[in-house]
Amino acid sequence: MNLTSRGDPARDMMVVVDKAYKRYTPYSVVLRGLNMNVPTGTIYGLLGPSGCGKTTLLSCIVGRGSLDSGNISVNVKSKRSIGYMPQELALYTEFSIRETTLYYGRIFGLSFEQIHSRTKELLTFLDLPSEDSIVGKLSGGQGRRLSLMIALLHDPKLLILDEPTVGVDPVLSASIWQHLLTICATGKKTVIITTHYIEEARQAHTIGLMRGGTLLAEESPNQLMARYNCNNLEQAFLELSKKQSIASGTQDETVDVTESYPSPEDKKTVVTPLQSTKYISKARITAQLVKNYYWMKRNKPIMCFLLLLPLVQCFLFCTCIGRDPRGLKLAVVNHEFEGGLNRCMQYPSRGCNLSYPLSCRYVENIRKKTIVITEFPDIASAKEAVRHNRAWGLIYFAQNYTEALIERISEKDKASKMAMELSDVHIYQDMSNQYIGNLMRRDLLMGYVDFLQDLFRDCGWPPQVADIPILMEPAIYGNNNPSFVHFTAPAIISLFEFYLPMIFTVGAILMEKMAGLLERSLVAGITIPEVILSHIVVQLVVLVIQTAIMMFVLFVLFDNPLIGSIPWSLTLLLSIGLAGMCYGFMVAILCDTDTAATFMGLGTFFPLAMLSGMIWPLEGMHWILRSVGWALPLTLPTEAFRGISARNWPVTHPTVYKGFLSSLGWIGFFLLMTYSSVKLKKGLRAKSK
Ligand SMILES: Nc1ncnc2c1ncn2[C@@H]1O[C@H](COP(=O)(O)OP(=O)(O)OP(=O)(O)O)[C@@H](O)[C@H]1O
Repeated sequence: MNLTSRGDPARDMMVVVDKAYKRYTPYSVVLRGLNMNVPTGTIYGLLGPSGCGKTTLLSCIVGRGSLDSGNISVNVKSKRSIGYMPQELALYTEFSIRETTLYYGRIFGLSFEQIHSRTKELLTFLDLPSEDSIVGKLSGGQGRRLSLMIALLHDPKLLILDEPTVGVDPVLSASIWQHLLTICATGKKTVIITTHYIEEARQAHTIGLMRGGTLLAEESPNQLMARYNCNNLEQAFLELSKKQSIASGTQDETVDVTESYPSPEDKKTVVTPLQSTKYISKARITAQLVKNYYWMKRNKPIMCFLLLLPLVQCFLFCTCIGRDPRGLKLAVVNHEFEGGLNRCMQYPSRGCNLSYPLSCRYVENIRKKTIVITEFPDIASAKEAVRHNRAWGLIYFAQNYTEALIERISEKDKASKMAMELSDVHIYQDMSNQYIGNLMRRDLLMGYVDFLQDLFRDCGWPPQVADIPILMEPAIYGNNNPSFVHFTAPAIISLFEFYLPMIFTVGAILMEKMAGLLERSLVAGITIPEVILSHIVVQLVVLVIQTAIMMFVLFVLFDNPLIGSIPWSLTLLLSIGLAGMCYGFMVAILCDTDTAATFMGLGTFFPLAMLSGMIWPLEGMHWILRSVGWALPLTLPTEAFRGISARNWPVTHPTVYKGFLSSLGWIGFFLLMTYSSVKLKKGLRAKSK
């Protein structure tokens, strides 16, 4: 494609920007009908005050940002012909120089030999230390030079440099300019450079002075200075700015120009060149995978944390939650005989001697059941102990308890009213803790049934008469003494499976986004599907290890029930992990700071955990919440996992396949949201620089 300038049709143009409009919000218009012509084979110095939109314009030229209206033409065929040095360092600080050049070199499509020879050449030219040096340990100036080296690595036709000389000493700065002049001298290379050091831009062939979203002037430095009769560019820029302010009748360049902004029907066809290539390249995917491998290799503490976290969490869960509480204190007030419970030792605990106090036998029976007995002389002092948290309840036996109980058993409906009353055991509980209260009640009731059955058996009476006439047959699924851990284990593994990859994904992508690494890779030619795919591959490896650790702790070490298909269990868990990962992509794209991402992650964690029936069954929720809860990412998959693990349901069972469908649906939804957010945000440049 041969471009010609609007003003000078005879000249070949590398970049032509025609009436470019762009704003981030209706009140922050950055480009206001900007025109720009960059002749091929020249250096174009783009100057302007901070925040005037230079970086925005460059990102549109390299195809990362899109215009609202206008046209940009770039005379190159692919992104490989562009070398881009962003304003921020945008380099992996954990990598060595060799690893950095290898990564970008492979993205640019260079062979290993080309990368090696070019690296050697540029290291010498830019006066950088050895290839083994770690980027994070370089000085600020060395870092900037390495960033420039990456932009020069593939010898591009068009070099776009956003403030390359910041933090570089004057000698090196001069040699960089000299190098740029040399490469442009052949007439084949073009450089667009922004700088705050206006005077150094004197060496450029053309200067574009940007202010208020337009170019105030676009000509050679000498013409510019001659026109305003100045001997330096700074003065010329000041003169121009004054002129523009007078012309627009205001000094305020943030003036609201929403009225003059093109309305949707006025907008011209927007041509944004060099949009990301749609296909997936094996070489670029490999470069990304190798890059991720290097990252993991260099961040061993983070990797250890990611592998130890599920281990510790599952271990803590199994050891801290769901076990029956032990050593619960119960106050006993026994008015059956003088001298207290110590006297119980005198009586045998078995046999059918009905002259021995039966309260002793019952108390002995419940003593075995995780309950610690403390004796009190009267109800008032026992209640006081409960009030002062020294006991979870009190149990009271009246005087003549044994005689009354025997009369109640032997006389049945003929037993006196007094016998009926005295044979009642009175229990007062602290029910402020529902779980402990219910457990103690269960043990007191079951202990009573056991005690009575033993007595009946010893006396040769049918023990069934003493039992509640309900027979608990073997449970169809699970056992008749269900554990809270068995109920929550599938939910816990699903929750970890969803959130661990989410945390890792948000961390990795957001770090790359905030440091400008993602943007740089995208400009270099990496596509969003490649970023997602390579991340998924790496993350799946981590996830498989994390899942194996969690399965081992939950189902082997702590023997939670897993009677169904292990391959289907793993597939379901990985699909939940994939949904978590895709949620991570969405959060990382939507949030510009790690604080925002933390709030978003934490903000969804508790509602998800509560509304998904993990802490409490869905059946116990308000009907409005229940009608929403089923649709959340963890509800149906958790039920499906419970179906497979505890009930051995096949994948054709509706509960199980609905879990798979839910995960797949959420994966699709999160990916769609990620894609739409990328489109809506018009790029992946983090707002806060
Ligand atoms: N992603 C974004 N979302 C919203 N506003 C943005 C975004 N990126 C930049 N801006 C705003 O657009 C304006 C132009 O920013 P830009 O970075 O293009 O300026 P600049 O001329 O490169 O500044 P500097 O010389 O300081 O780098 C600024 O007001 C900035 O706050």
